[in-house]
Amino acid sequence: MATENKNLSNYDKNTIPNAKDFRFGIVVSEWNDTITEDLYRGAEAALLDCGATPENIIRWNVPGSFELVYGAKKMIESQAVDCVITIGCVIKGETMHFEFVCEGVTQGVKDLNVQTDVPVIFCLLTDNNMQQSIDRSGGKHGNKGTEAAIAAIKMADLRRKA
Ligand SMILES: Nc1c(NC[C@H](O)[C@H](O)[C@H](O)CO)[nH]c(=O)[nH]c1=O
Ligand SMILES: CC(=O)[C@@H](O)COP(=O)(O)O
Repeated sequence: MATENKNLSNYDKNTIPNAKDFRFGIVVSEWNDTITEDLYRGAEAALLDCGATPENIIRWNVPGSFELVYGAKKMIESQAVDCVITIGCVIKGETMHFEFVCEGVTQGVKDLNVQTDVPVIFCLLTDNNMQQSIDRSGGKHGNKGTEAAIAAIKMADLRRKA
């Protein structure tokens, strides 16, 4: 199902574990910060709405999306978190750099999920233009940060039960 057929902000609290006992790390890229701030706000609001406490949400910034992997790794190593959300927005430019950044973050986040015991949520917009990013960070398609927060709660709960 494409994003255009699924609002990213929709969730049913009755199907989501209470997040009050979980500690979340959120690593936020500063590139395209008007977008990543909206993604962060969506994630933070959803975590709090589902019971998380402000002191259990630890935010770190990194320069760009490529640095999200390192930031998440260090967050896992030092902050005793139950889940990490990586937030970035990569927008296609003139060159192949877009493809390499997106692939690097994708593989890096996947590797952290395989190599560490802490789930890492992939909240990376990989868009062709700014309008697509606006549409997915609180616009007509909802907020991918909200979606990521719900995934984070569910994965923290799975980890605790596993
Ligand atoms: N063009 C975008 C970037 N580029 C920067 C890289 O992520 C990285 O910070 C740099 O290559 C230094 O290692 N980052 C984004 O997050 N979004 C972009 O559109
Ligand atoms: C994803 C990027 O790094 C990209 O925005 C950089 O733009 P360009 O490919 O025009 O250098």
